[in-house]
Amino acid sequence: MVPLIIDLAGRHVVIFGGGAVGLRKATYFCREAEVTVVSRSFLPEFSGLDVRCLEADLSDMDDDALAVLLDGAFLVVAATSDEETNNHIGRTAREAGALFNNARGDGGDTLIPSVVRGEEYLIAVSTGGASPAVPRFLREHLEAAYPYLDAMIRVEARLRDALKQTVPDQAKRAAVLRAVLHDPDAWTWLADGEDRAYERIQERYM
Ligand SMILES: C[C@@]1(CC(=O)O)c2cc3[nH]c(cc4nc(cc5[nH]c(cc(n2)[C@H]1CCC(=O)O)[C@@](C)(CC(=O)O)[C@@H]5CCC(=O)O)C(CC(=O)O)=C4CCC(=O)O)c(CCC(=O)O)c3CC(=O)O
Ligand SMILES: NC(=O)C1=CN([C@@H]2O[C@H](COP(=O)(O)OP(=O)(O)OC[C@H]3O[C@@H](n4cnc5c(N)ncnc54)[C@H](O)[C@@H]3O)[C@@H](O)[C@H]2O)C=CC1
Repeated sequence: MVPLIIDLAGRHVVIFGGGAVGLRKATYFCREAEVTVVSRSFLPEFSGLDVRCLEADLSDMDDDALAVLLDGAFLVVAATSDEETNNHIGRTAREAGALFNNARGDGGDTLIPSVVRGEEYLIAVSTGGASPAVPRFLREHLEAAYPYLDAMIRVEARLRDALKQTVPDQAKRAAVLRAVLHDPDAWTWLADGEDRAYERIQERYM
């Protein structure tokens, strides 16, 4: 498997299962995709999400009815508590040409990672399904370890532009940018605001 960052704007994602896992997957996708959730029951939190909820019992549904639900789907997620039902959804999704993620059962062709996201960056962590507690642990660790990562990225971008004007040697520019990242003072200065930190970094490195 290889990581991809996909724009889901205008794409249709169909999720099966209205429990805690279906809710997490729906929350993950509904920030940009058009999400439909199909389930025989829904946690109350679904009413606060921008998703379409369709009440249906898959045990009463034939293959044609299931295929209609998947028509036009870009990605299908199976998150019911029944493994056989999830695998059946997966086979139908493949026939429909949609990507498939299985929360429990035979592996689909996509996995959903833990995501650490700022305004300027995105980090996705996966163990390929071996131990999902580990991506969550790493996400929490990274969130706590780098509260000023967005500010640092913006300061580094400004510095990079300034260095391009003043330092012709690329290796020297790279060394300065790396030194700032490794300078504990630079991270401390960011707590007092981005502009002030940039001034202090300029004083030390330019
Ligand atoms: C294969 C995968 C399929 C998929 O869903 O895509 C999958 C499968 C399963 N997870 C299970 C359990 C747990 N999952 C989590 C957490 C997360 N699981 C996520 C992804 C994935 N989980 C995919 C690959 C992950 C990878 O790449 O390594 C995350 C990253 C993203 C998300 O789901 O949003 C999200 C963290 C989000 C965050 O907080 O950052 C925790 C931890 C916790 O909740 O504290 C536990 C309890 C501990 C444990 O059991 O390990 C079980 C039931 C096992 C059982 O019944 O015993 C199965 C099914 C099975 O293994 O059969
Ligand atoms: N991938 C992941 O991140 C994780 C996966 N899991 C696994 O995912 C599965 C779902 O977990 P939860 O959401 O906690 O379970 P849950 O039992 O709370 O929710 C399951 C949902 O599926 C629906 N459902 C079940 N059979 C159905 C059918 N025939 N037709 C229509 N809807 C049906 C139920 O109504 C319910 O809304 C479990 O099997 C669990 O082991 C658990 C933790 C994390």
